[in-house]
Order: sequence, then C-alpha cells, then structure tokens
Amino acid sequence: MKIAIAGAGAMGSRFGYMLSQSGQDVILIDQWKEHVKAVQENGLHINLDGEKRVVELPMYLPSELVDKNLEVDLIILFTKAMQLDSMLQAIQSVIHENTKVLCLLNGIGHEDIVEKYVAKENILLGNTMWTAGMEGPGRIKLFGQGSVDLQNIHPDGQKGAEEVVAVLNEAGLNAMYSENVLYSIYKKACVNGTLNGLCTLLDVNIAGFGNTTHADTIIRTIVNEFISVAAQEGVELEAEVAIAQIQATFDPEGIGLHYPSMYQDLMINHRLTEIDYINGAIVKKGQKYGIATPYCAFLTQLIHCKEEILNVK
Ligand SMILES: NC(=O)C1=CN([C@@H]2O[C@H](COP(=O)(O)OP(=O)(O)OC[C@H]3O[C@@H](n4cnc5c(N)ncnc54)[C@H](OP(=O)(O)O)[C@@H]3O)[C@@H](O)[C@H]2O)C=CC1
Ligand SMILES: CC(C)(CO)C(=O)C(=O)O
Repeated sequence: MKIAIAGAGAMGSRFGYMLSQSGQDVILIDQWKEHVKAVQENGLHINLDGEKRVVELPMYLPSELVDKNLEVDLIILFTKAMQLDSMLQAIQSVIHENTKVLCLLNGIGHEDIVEKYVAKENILLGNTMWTAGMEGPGRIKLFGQGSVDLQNIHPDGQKGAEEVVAVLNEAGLNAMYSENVLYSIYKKACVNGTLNGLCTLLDVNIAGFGNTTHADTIIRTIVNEFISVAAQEGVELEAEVAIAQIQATFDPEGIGLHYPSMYQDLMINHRLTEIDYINGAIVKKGQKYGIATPYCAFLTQLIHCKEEILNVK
C-alpha cells in the first residue's frame, strides 16, 4: 500500500517507520523545514529502547509534492490539532477519489476539519495509545507498546477501514476496528484530559503524577466532566472503565516514564499546546449542554497562563 504520513513529527515518524519496516511504501510529509532537511540528508535517526538505528524514508515539505503527481492509497494524519487544517490544505494534490484518510490526532472534533477536504466515505477516525518523542530534527525516541482504535465515519467506508486495520497490524501497531469510534475517542480523551495538562504543570512524567496521593481524586473529578459531556453526545462511558485505562498508563514498564506530548510541546519545545482540543473542548461542549466543567476550565486556563508566561507562539 502507498501510504503518506502527513505530520511526521514524533508519532508520524513512528508510524512511518513501523509501516515501512513491514514492507509498505511510505512517504513522510511535514511542514517543519529543519526536520525535513535532516531526514532528506541524513535519514531518520531512531532511538528504539536505547538502540540506535537510521532508516532512509522519503520525506517532503508539502510544497515539494505539488508537481509530483503522487497518488497514495492512505494518508495518516498526525499533525498537532492546530496544524490540521493547513496541512490538509497543503496536501490537496495528494488526495484523490479513492484515497483513505485516517486521523489519529489526540482530541475531540477533528472530523469537522477533515470533512472540509475529504469525502466522508474516505474518512477514518481513530486514536492511539502508542507514544513517541523528538530528540531534535530528524531524530525520534521510541519506547513502550501501544494500540490503535479506528472506524469509518460513513457506512460505505467499513471495508476500507478493515483493510487499514490489517495493514497496521502487519506492522505490529495493534490496531482494532472500533464499533463506536466516538466512544474510543472520548475514552482516550479522558487519558489526555487528566495526564497531559497535569504532567505539564506539575513537571512530571505519567508515573510521577500517577503515584501522588492526590492523583486519584483529581482524575475522578476530571473524568466525570468528560463522561457527563460524552453522555449528551450519546456516548455511554463508564467512569471505572476510563479510570482503569488511565491507571494502566502509570506502569514504568509500559508508558509510565513518558512525558505526555503536551509536556514535550510546552516545556521542552516552548510551543503552543492542544489544550483547547482536549479539556477546552469539554468546557465548550459543557457550555452548550449546560454542564458544569470547572476542573477542565481551570486546567485549560492554567495551561494558557503557562503558554503566556513562556511567551510561546
Ligand atoms: N507524542 C506522543 O506520545 C503522542 C502524541 N499523540 C498525538 O499525535 C499528534 C502528533 O503529535 P506528535 O507526533 O507528538 O507531534 P510533534 O510535535 O512531534 O510533531 C507535530 C508537528 O509539530 C511541528 N514541530 C514539532 N516540534 C517542532 C519543533 N521543535 N520545531 C518546529 N516545529 C515542530 C511539526 O510541524 P510544523 O512545522 O508544521 O509545525 C511537526 O509535524 C498530536 O495530536 C498528539 O496529541 C497521540 C499519542 C501520543
Ligand atoms: C501517551 C499519552 C496517552 C499520554 O497522555 C498521549 O496521548 C500523549 O502523550 O499525548
């Protein structure tokens, strides 16, 4: 399968690497010039559980694709939420009538953006528990295991979605066809809504926060805000199920030593965060449905304060 990864930072590069190792024909696309140049000139440097390796993968800026007349079977979107619209606009030349587009970003509501550029029949929505980090342009750090949940958003897309699940599984990405992707998205959003902002503000990794005596109370309160909003959208998510998935991330042998992507954005790279698409999205929906979401609102405000203090753009 010809696969383009659009947004090939940490996660996109991980998926691109694993898919190419399984024999798929992969290209990486990103708008970060230094990163693209580094991969074009020196290959993608991978630190996999401490073992270093370098792989050659074709990588392009979107502007370099325009006259290439490239057709791909699948595009996997892995930008940050703030860059999704501009990336989709920039890769129009690669999106054809039969191109499937799988969106795996963290957060809620990305389908509204993808639908502006892609026919509903070709849109697959999902999320992932894999992790990754950048050590610099052209260099990624990988450890731990993960999984992917995905589903077509239009009934005609099911066969295509099942094919994509099979391709991801051949690459060892542990993909599952979800019967209710909105459920999967809200369940994963509970993980991000409790860990990303708090690990960032408290300056700890997942295990560090999870091991505090207050973590459980805070997590339960935030999860309750998420599930009250989800219920208004027809998603019946049990608090204990969401909490169990969050607690499972604390294990240092799993992803407990990971600093969430928001920490990497704000504290390491001094970049804007996705808070408005996670806790901020719950606040907005809460206002619409008349549900109080004070913890999500406070967390969103604190992260925005930190963005201002660090003067990030
Ligand atoms: N990292 C993780 O462990 C996980 C992340 N996710 C989600 O996956 C999606 C992609 O995340 P992730 O791979 O972490 O994103 P990255 O920050 O690694 O890369 C995303 C984009 O950000 C820009 N960028 C990143 N770092 C720099 C930098 N130092 N300087 C300039 N530009 C930079 C690049 O695009 P550009 O130049 O266009 O700005 C890049 O394509 C997000 O929605 C995230 O929440 C989901 C699960 C786990
Ligand atoms: C790994 C995990 C689940 C941590 O919250 C994540 O999605 C992220 O880092 O953004």
